[in-house]
Amino acid sequence: MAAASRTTASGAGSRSSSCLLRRTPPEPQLHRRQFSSSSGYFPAVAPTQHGHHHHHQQHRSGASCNQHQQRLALTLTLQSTTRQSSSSSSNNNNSNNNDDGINDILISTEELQSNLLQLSKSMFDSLSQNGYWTNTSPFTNILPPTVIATLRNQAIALRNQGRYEQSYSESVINAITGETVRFDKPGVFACEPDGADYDTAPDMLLYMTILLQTLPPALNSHHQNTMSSGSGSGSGSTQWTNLDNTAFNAKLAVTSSGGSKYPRHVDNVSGIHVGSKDLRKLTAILYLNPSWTSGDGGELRIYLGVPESDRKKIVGEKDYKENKESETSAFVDLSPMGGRLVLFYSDVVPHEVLENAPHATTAADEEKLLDRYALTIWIPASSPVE
Ligand SMILES: O=C(O)CCC(=O)C(=O)O
Ligand SMILES: [Fe+2]
Repeated sequence: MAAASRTTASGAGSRSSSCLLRRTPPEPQLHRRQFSSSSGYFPAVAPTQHGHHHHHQQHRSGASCNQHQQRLALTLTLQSTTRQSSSSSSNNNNSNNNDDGINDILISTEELQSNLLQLSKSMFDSLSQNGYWTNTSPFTNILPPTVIATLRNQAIALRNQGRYEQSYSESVINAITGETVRFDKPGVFACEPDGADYDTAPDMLLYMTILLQTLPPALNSHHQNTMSSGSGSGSGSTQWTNLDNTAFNAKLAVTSSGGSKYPRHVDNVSGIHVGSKDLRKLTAILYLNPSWTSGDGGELRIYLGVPESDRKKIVGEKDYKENKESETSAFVDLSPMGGRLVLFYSDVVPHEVLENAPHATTAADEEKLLDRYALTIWIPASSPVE
């Protein structure tokens, strides 16, 4: 990347100074090129479509999560930096994408923060009660449609830079030797946005930063209040687990039209146990599909109240689909409409993505519109408690 020829949104020429999100410096495996070439993109734990291989599924996402988890180094001057950058960016000599104003920050930090805070009590209640939460149509209470459209454009800009890679799962086919086999997820491509993408996707990085800065403490404090007001924990179906906001995982994924999907899975199969390599607790998915309409498919199907014994079958020993009790389990289908945010417990909630735009023609324009963009942030538990 020609970092030197770019002017960053903060006006500094250097790439690192533009990073709102920084990775811990001394970990060489966190360098993007190495990451991109060596790792699959989670959820690598998704059962593969090849049923006979799905047992002994390697908890690859756990391992790769642990290794590639990003550390959040929020600049204390986040707000003033972004304010500055949006007012000064018109003076920038950007060699990159500036025709469509892609480097102008559109997100209002204050608005997003206050929206999240206002919704956080309902998020906490719904998560505690049902294991998931989502906003509802018209999906404008988190980010306005203009911002969603911009985020999609930034996702496309990253794609045009070649940042995405084929998404795949890996299964252990020989438990003794640990031999693995790789299964591509046809039509699914993903990347892990990080601070170095700020030049291309400033609003995306800002959204990630604000969400991580705001949500975990807000949700934790609702739990604290519940405890001290005497209503206690465990009143809902799932006990609350405090969230950490110093580390996270992120994935920006595009699911192509023509029937691409994610098989049913649980994101964090290992659970939040002591010694677990994967501490991901909360999955937060923001959809970037402003023109989605019913009939386009690609819904996120969330299974509700699936007992642990059945969840185990999803990722291993038995084909989940053959399990009668599980089949009768209730589910909700959530459209991937632009501006929709879905939260659910990463270690508890089975889900899948239904076929995206299965009947799309191959016309390039149509495919582009029907590409399904989703930005996922995984927030870890602050400590293993279960
Ligand atoms: O894009 C979605 O709606 C869900 C994707 C998903 O399940 C995952 O990335 O683990
Ligand atoms: Fe998932």
